[in-house]
Order: sequence, then structure tokens, then C-alpha cells
Amino acid sequence: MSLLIKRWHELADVKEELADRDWFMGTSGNLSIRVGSHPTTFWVTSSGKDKRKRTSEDFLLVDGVGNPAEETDLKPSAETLLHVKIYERTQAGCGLHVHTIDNNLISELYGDEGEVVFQGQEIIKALGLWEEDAIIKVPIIPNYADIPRLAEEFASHIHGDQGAVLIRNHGITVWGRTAFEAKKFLEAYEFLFSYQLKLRLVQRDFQTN
Ligand SMILES: CSCCC(=O)C(=O)COP(=O)(O)O
Ligand SMILES: [Zn+2]
Repeated sequence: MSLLIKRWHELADVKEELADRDWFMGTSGNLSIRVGSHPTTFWVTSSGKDKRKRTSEDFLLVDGVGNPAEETDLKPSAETLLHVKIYERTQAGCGLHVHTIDNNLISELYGDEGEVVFQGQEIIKALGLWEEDAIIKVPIIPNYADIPRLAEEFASHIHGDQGAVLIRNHGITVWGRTAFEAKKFLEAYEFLFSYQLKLRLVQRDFQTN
């Protein structure tokens, strides 16, 4: 099997797993996987599709600036430019963007602070930080409607082959060296968000009773 096809299936499998979690509400979300580096090419989800369905039109191959690399009627994700920034600045192999209620709530609750900070959670080890007192900070950026502006702001928070940025009241974009790693990170972040929200609710109930 060619690398091109192998990566297509890898991304399709990740898409299926995230769909099983119901993380593609209302056609939201977009995914990408690197195919080449010299020059950069990657598979990216077609814009506006129901990402819970598995079809031959789910992904199209784009070049290093996000334009289709082959003749196609498919339109790359409206947010392809954010994936471009990841591959331009890092050796990352995969980028995942999902809208969940939890990541939207966290982005709104901590948006004015510009970041949300986690510490003292075992799941932080899934992000590659194994120290007992490891701290994880997720930047939160404004949801600019202008995608080049959003992509520039997003890019200012890319500092390595793995990372995550929350877009306020929009969603999260996570990247990693491989599709497996990016998915693992995404799941860990969503765990932390869900925990934090539930903790705040329980604490509030505890205080009022
Ligand atoms: C339908 S949600 C608005 C667009 C969006 O934020 C998104 O993630 C999906 O857009 P795409 O063009 O990638 O389908
Ligand atoms: Zn989005």
C-alpha cells in the first residue's frame, strides 16, 4: 500500500473514532494528516461534510499552502490554513480540530485569562509530562471570523511538534507527531475539560448546600 493510501486510511480511522464520540456536531470539525514534507502535502477533510459518514470524498490532498494538490471538485476545510501553520512550523504529522460542549465552555470560562491551566491530574502523563507537579497550559485565542487572522494568532502558539490551542466558543485544535499521538492528546484534553467543569459544578453545589 502506498504511503498516500496508508495515511488516508489512518485519518479515516481517527475520524471514525472521533465520530463515535459524537465530536462532529453539525458538520463541525476538521482533520489532517501529513503525507510529505519536501514539498509539504497533507490530507485534509472536505469542507462541510457530515464527518460521521465514511465516504471516498472525505479527504482531499492539499499542498503546503492549503490548495488542492490534485484535480478535484472537493473543497478543503474552511480552516485548512490552521493546519497549514502546523505543518509549516513543525514536523507534526497530524492535526485534529473538534467542537465539543466541554471545550467551548472551558474556552468561555477562561477566555478572558487567555489560557486554562491544569495541574495534579494523572491524565497529564498522556500529554508526555511525567513529573508529579507537571503543569499544562492551553492558550485560548479569540474566534476571529477572518481565517488568515485566526491562523496568524493560532500560529503564534505553535512551539513544537505537539500542542493545543483553544479557540473561544469555537473548539480546540490539537497536533502531534502521529495520528495516534494527536488523538491521545485530544482525548486527554477533553478529559481535563470535562473534569474541570464537573468539579466546578460539584464545588458550587457543595457551597450552596
Ligand atoms: C459547521 S461549524 C463552522 C465551521 C467550522 O468551524 C468547522 O470546524 C468545520 O468547517 P469545515 O469547513 O472544516 O467543514
Ligand atoms: Zn471549527
